[in-house]
Amino acid sequence: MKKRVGILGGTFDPPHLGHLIVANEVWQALKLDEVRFMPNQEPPHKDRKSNVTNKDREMMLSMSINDHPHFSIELIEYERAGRSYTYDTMKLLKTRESDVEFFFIIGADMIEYLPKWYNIEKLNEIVQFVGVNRPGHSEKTQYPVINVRIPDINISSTIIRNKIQMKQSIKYLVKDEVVEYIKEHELYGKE
Ligand SMILES: Nc1ncnc2c1ncn2[C@@H]1O[C@H](COP(=O)(O)OP(=O)(O)OP(=O)(O)O)[C@@H](O)[C@H]1O
Ligand SMILES: O=C(O)c1ccc[n+]([C@@H]2O[C@H](COP(=O)([O-])O)[C@@H](O)[C@H]2O)c1
Repeated sequence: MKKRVGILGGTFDPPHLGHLIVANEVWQALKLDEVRFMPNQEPPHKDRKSNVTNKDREMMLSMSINDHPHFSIELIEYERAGRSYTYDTMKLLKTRESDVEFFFIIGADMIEYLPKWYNIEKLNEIVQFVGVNRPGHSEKTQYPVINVRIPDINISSTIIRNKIQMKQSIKYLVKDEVVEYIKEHELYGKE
């Protein structure tokens, strides 16, 4: 049987507990062999709202996932300049790892956005999308998405960046090590 690998693509600016819960719930529900967290170089559909570097996001991801034996980081999108279109990435990944079945995991905000994804019809032919609920968004779509129900989590990277700007605590919203890393490197505070 082919290895079953989940990909949670994201901007992870910063990674939060919502990301970890999504990955763990889907890993368990679909009996995946592993879930890879894949930070993008440049998100296709939004401008990044911070000066945090690729290395910072990789470091924070690494601290977030280090206690889960089936989580890892996929850095393939750091290899390419410009916007990180998922179709280009998954085509390349499938070439590199032809023996793997890929499941691309997205929250409901991204399910709503699917009609606008680059080359969505062809992308659908090479990956299986898995969608999870997210407060304020609908999971209804014309595309073939496997739905996995998770506990509603109203955490976003935007909320976390805003809290830091307002000098509010982000404890319990991100891993403790990430709180420390953000403090130590003065991320998000001085824009
Ligand atoms: N709380 C959540 N519930 C469900 N899905 C989530 C949640 N947070 C993030 N996701 C999903 O994880 C993926 C990566 O998200 P991303 O890194 O852009 O975080 P974000 O919190 O949406 O960021 P931002 O607030 O900066 O837009 C996306 O598919 C997104 O839908
Ligand atoms: O390829 C596209 O057109 C496309 C459009 C929107 C989002 N994505 C991908 O979906 C994932 C979640 O996006 P984001 O911006 O919420 O982090 C991430 O891997 C993005 O590169 C991809």
